Amino acid sequence: MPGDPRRARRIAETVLEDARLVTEVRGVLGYTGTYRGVPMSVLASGMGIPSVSIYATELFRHYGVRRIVRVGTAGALSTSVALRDVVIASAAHTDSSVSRLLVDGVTLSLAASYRSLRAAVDAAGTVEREDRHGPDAPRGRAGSGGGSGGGSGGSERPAVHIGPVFSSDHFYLDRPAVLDALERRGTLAVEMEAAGLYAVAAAEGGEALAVLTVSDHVRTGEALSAADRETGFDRAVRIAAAALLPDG
Ligand SMILES: O=P(O)(O)O[C@H]1O[C@H](CO)[C@@H](O)[C@H]1O
Ligand SMILES: O=c1cc[nH]c(=O)[nH]1
Repeated sequence: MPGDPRRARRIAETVLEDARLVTEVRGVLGYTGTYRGVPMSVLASGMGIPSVSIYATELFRHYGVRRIVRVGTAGALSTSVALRDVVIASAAHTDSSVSRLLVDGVTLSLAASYRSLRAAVDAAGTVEREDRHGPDAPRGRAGSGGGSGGGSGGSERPAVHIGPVFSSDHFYLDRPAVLDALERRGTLAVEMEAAGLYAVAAAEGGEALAVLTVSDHVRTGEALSAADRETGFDRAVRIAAAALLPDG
């Protein structure tokens, strides 16, 4: 699930096999096909928690979907995270009411599904090896970048970080103190959907994960060009598609 319908089309055209368009209601493109022989679909989520929550609920509840991976963009919060890096969101803090309203009197922890998270970390290691040595390279240490807040270590290759993100209900609201406090607590990046997706997956008994490409840096103001966004994004899609495959 990317946010942007054009990215859904790009994923259908470049990653899925035998993809066919199954919906374009409201301009939100959805395609169904296969990936390495496994049924897989791509549907845009639109922007924000309300939008992704509607689509994810219907996919889990009415379309037999078992696993959803959001492949989105995010703004880096931590100075250890650079443009083009990938952030695998192990958990999502939010200022949305979803964490407070779903269970009376409780602030829910909104976390990725462990199976999907583990599969994505393994897939990130494979993608890193393939990029470095080609598809037939021998297996080495799983994962790359690794660990909450793991940096790129001076490598030119984009790093993969695993840790919490902030799913904000606000794109333009300027709240530096909130971002500072979140960064001090290990939050890697800010985006707008992961917490909603994790809340829906928990309620519907599905699996969910977000694999995010860093498109801009909240601290430095740097941003990828539109062309760079598309190329950088492909790495996250490869990790996400591999994470969706059944175990073994
Ligand atoms: O690139 P996508 O997946 O849309 O993700 C990010 O971009 C949008 C804001 O520009 C929000 O949806 C945010 O989460
Ligand atoms: O939601 C988002 C996405 C990218 N960059 C941001 O700062 N926020």
